[in-house]
Amino acid sequence: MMSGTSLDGVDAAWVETDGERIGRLGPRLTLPYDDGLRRDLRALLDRANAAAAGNGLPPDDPLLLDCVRRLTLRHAEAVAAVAEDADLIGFHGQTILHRPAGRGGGLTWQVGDAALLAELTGKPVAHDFRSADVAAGGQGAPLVPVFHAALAAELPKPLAVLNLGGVGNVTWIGANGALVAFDTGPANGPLDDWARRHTGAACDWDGALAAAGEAHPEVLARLLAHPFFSLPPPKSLDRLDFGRVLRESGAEGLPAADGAATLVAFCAGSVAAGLRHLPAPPREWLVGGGGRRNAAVMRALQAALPQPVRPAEAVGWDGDALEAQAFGVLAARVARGLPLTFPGTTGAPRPLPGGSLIGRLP
Ligand SMILES: Nc1ncnc2c1ncn2[C@@H]1O[C@H](COP(=O)(O)OP(=O)(O)OP(=O)(O)O)[C@@H](O)[C@H]1O
Ligand SMILES: CC(=O)N[C@H]1[C@@H]2OC[C@@H](O2)[C@@H](O)[C@@H]1O[C@H](C)C(=O)O
Repeated sequence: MMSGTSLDGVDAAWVETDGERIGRLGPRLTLPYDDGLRRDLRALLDRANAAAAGNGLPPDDPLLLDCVRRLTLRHAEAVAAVAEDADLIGFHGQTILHRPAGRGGGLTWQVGDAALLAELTGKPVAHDFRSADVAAGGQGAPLVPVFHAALAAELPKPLAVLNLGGVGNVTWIGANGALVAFDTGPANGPLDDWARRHTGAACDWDGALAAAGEAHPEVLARLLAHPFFSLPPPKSLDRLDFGRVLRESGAEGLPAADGAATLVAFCAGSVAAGLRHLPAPPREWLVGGGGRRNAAVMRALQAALPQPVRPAEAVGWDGDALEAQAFGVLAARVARGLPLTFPGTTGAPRPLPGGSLIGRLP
């Protein structure tokens, strides 16, 4: 199960795996958070970021404790809905702060009460997938590449698998199985915030608002001039990392449709900026995550990239399930002590196991 940066809910999926190979893919669902939990998680994210700047977010903070409990209960509902017969649960939790080495620290913080989830479900729970990597000097993200590689075992290479969530990330898989991965930039996050502010909707549904406007070239150029894009991988982002440049870019003053079009072009442009960091051009880009449902984003991506861009469904995958499925496979890898991260994915010094396990496998 994964609770992503867009704070929309918990994604859960059932997967048959030994952590290396993927067998049957079972049911999946997204259990949305209610507006109250979404608002409180957002406030927690803001407070964790302020705390990182020195204002303190104590571990017994009442909002923190309350959010952790509500989030964990929602995850238990997701287990009851899709994983009643599962042997093992992978529980990512919600990232509220991400400051890996080179980006202001050596800290990544996912909230969720794994012990409570184990108690509620009666199942072993793998959790805390990122800390060991960050402690070893890695980025702690992205973690999905090892799963992408297993899923794409039979597909022609080199291949790029792109996730467009609140933040974007890409996995490049070479012909010999080599992996290069990194966060590409903000994806739907800024667009969601813009849509919420200008239309009251949770996102720009199907890209309708963006399609009615035009990208502002100077604002776009200022956004894409952010030094993150020229940084070589490994690299990863916190959802709020681009807050300042977004405020200072002049985007704020744009009309609603032009602002949305500019943020769509920014999402596509940040992926295209990642192309130069790949060892070789991929044969194609397979896109998962909610951003593939935004027609304006998919058009802009295809315009920005020289290779074909197709939704994950083009090769029979479920683009909404990939992250949750990944944490099922990663959970099995935690249980078996297999590496989760690699020099090419997070900058780990060597293939590195990670995660913690509560309980025992049957
Ligand atoms: N029909 C749609 N039209 C436009 N955008 C959509 C649509 N459906 C989903 N989205 C976008 O996808 C986002 C959710 O994507 P997803 O669930 O992949 O993100 P996440 O997993 O929370 O984030 P991350 O991968 O960064 O952790 C929504 O916030 C919205 O921006
Ligand atoms: C710190 C954190 O939670 N990062 C997320 C976020 O959401 C997308 C992108 O940024 C990705 O790198 C990562 O999640 C996916 C599941 C990953 O680790 O592969």
